[in-house]
Amino acid sequence: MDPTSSSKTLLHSIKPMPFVILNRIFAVIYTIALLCLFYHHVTQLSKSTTSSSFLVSISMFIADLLLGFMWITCQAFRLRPVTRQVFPENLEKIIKTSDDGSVAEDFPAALDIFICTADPEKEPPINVVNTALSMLAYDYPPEKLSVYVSDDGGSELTLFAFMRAAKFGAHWLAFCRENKVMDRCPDVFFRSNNYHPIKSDQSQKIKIMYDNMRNRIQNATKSTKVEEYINESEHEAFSKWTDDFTRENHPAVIQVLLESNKDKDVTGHPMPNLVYVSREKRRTSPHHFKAGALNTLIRVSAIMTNAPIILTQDCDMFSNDPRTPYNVQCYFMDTSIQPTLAYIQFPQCFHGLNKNDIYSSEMKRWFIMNPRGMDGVLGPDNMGSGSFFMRRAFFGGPSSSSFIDPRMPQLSPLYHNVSKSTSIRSENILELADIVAGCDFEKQTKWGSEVGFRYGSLVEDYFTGYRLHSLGWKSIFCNPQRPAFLGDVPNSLFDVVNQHKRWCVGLLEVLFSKFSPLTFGMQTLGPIESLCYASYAFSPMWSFPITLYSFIPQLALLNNHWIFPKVSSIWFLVYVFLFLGSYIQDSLEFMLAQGTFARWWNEQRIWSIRGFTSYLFGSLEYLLKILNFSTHGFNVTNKVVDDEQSKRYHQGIFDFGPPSSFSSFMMFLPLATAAVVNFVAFFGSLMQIFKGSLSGDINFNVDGGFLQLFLCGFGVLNCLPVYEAMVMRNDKGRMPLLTTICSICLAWGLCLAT
Ligand SMILES: O=c1ccn([C@@H]2O[C@H](COP(=O)(O)OP(=O)(O)O[C@H]3O[C@H](CO)[C@@H](O)[C@H](O)[C@H]3O)[C@@H](O)[C@H]2O)c(=O)[nH]1
Ligand SMILES: [Mn+2]
Repeated sequence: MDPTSSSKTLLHSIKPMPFVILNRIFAVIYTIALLCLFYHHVTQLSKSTTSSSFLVSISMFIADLLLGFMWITCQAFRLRPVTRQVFPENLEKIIKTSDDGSVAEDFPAALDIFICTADPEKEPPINVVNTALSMLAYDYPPEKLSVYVSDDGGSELTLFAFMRAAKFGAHWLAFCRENKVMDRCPDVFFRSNNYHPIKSDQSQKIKIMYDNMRNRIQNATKSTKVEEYINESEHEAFSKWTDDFTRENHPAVIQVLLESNKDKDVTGHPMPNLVYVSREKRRTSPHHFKAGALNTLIRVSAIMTNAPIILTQDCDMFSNDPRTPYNVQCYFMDTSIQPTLAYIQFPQCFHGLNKNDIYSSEMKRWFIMNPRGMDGVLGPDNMGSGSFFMRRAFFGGPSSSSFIDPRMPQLSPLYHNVSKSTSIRSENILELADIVAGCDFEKQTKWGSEVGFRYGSLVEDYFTGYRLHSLGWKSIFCNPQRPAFLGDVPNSLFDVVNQHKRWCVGLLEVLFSKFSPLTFGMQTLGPIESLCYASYAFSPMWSFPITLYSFIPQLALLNNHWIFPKVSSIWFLVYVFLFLGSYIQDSLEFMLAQGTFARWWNEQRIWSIRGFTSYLFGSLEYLLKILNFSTHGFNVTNKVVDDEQSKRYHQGIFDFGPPSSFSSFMMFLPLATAAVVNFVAFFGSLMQIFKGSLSGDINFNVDGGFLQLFLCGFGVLNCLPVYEAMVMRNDKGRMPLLTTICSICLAWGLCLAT
């Protein structure tokens, strides 16, 4: 089935993005300007007379070298960006025209969906349930659909919530099918305007049922005592929760909540499988966070259903389009790409962003623009959520000679004969599932190193995608108009920077491993794709140039020391071109990708804030870890919405997080100090100019100091929300008072010391 053979049966198309030629020309000119800049730096260095001016020159040279290096890695995304489209309406035709009856029977392929949750406090069970319901209700043959929930929190509450969800699901699935509901996440549906037009008795009833379920789950969550909420027959399911059961130490719990062959919805239609899995945990065995959880699900699902396609999903990422699994068949059914296709990646999209996206949570560059760039090469990196994997890709390279046999035949992706007549509730299946969910199962095996999700990095998604590409697998980026999935965004800057800090640690783990993108990547992926991966892996390095550029020119300015070329010098133009060139190109690209100017502005602001927070502390944390001073874990992002916090978020007011915690004090100290230094340097110099022009005795040389003054002004503009949070606010989200005081002292010290 060649998708290009005839337009009638075209399943998907690929198109290069416009402006690629312009980008390339611009890249050449920019490179020349960079070389000029480096030449200028070298001459400046040789001219420096004092040790302090040498120190300043060399620091700025290093900053620019790093910026130049990062700029080069980023160009890789601009060389071959593509967009794609699918034509699911042609799938039927292809199935009908195929002579081989087996295609029709195998179509669409069975799908196992993995939803991970890890902490009932940070990830409220009712939200996880909503995510699962939105996928149980997919427009997909229910006998081919299975949802596996991994609960790393080992929480009775989560199991309880899913038992309720299974009951409610019998109504919800039928309701969605009959009313062709688009928003199949119940919570979204009942909030949306689409709910109101279906003002039938039926819709009122289902709303009441949903509210009942939600209230029961939320009450149970509040009381943390599940026993009071369950009936006799349900006690059995909770029997593993004995007194010594803790989150870090407990046996595997596997509960089949819905079984496709047996359980029917209220209209008698079969329902998908729904399985709750909490893998065994012991303090003596490393559990490898989410990657470990996913590998357990790969095995448990192999025993039960062994679908050839796997969808991995974070617990807050609900489905926004019931046709998604059907639509991706356009790629899976294309035999010209399928043999090397490891995964299809959907972008992470979010709901509830505030108007100008103050924390740049949309992450347009990471989640939409960059993946398009990689899609034209070997394919996008993996983003953890919204990825449809071929199960086979977890077992060695695409060629049959590089297939890694998991030894236990039931775990093999080639073993599709999971008997349809054996119940997944049968004793021998559950026993086997218990074994493969055990914490010792992976010992002395290739799980985590060559099989399944790869261990060794806190960004297991990025690392696994990267390793798959290096084995010869490809991936595809699928970005439909209507987002396929929508997730939550953190509502405070503290949560945002902490999330990035975790990513930063994970990226450094890859960068300094034997799989570093610049060495291993270059050999296995070729230059463009490996530069893309390198661009992420090196991103913590932004911290250096951002810090140097936020302190040195400012402190020098306060000392009337000019470090950039004069306005009247030809080198001035080089600086202006390099600065404006990259900022303007960046903003244009952002706006062409359906962004607004205000959102772009916030993006560049958050980028520089990350330089003082996530990147800085992430690098420190990584350093402490390799020196064996600390062990860090996967700090799950908080998904609970605090009303006050959410109100501030929607008003566009920065929230600096828990006011009295040591970690928020430390986290924002460098940022606050930089803000004060820029403020003092900018307004101090303006005062000098003002006084000078009054007295006629001009000692501030605008010709020499213009670029520094401009940089301070830019810094001040970017720091406006920081000043506001330091001195003008009284709410809980303000800058911690201690941080404000200490940052002023530190800034003062810095000014005195230079
Ligand atoms: O030990 C753990 C830790 C986390 N999770 C789950 O992993 C998912 C992602 O965690 P979250 O705290 O939401 O992290 P984010 O930073 O928002 O996640 C991004 O970054 C992660 C890598 O750091 C990827 O795994 C995610 O897919 C990607 O969305 C959630 O469903 C968690 O429940 C586990 O199952 N086990
Ligand atoms: Mn998340």
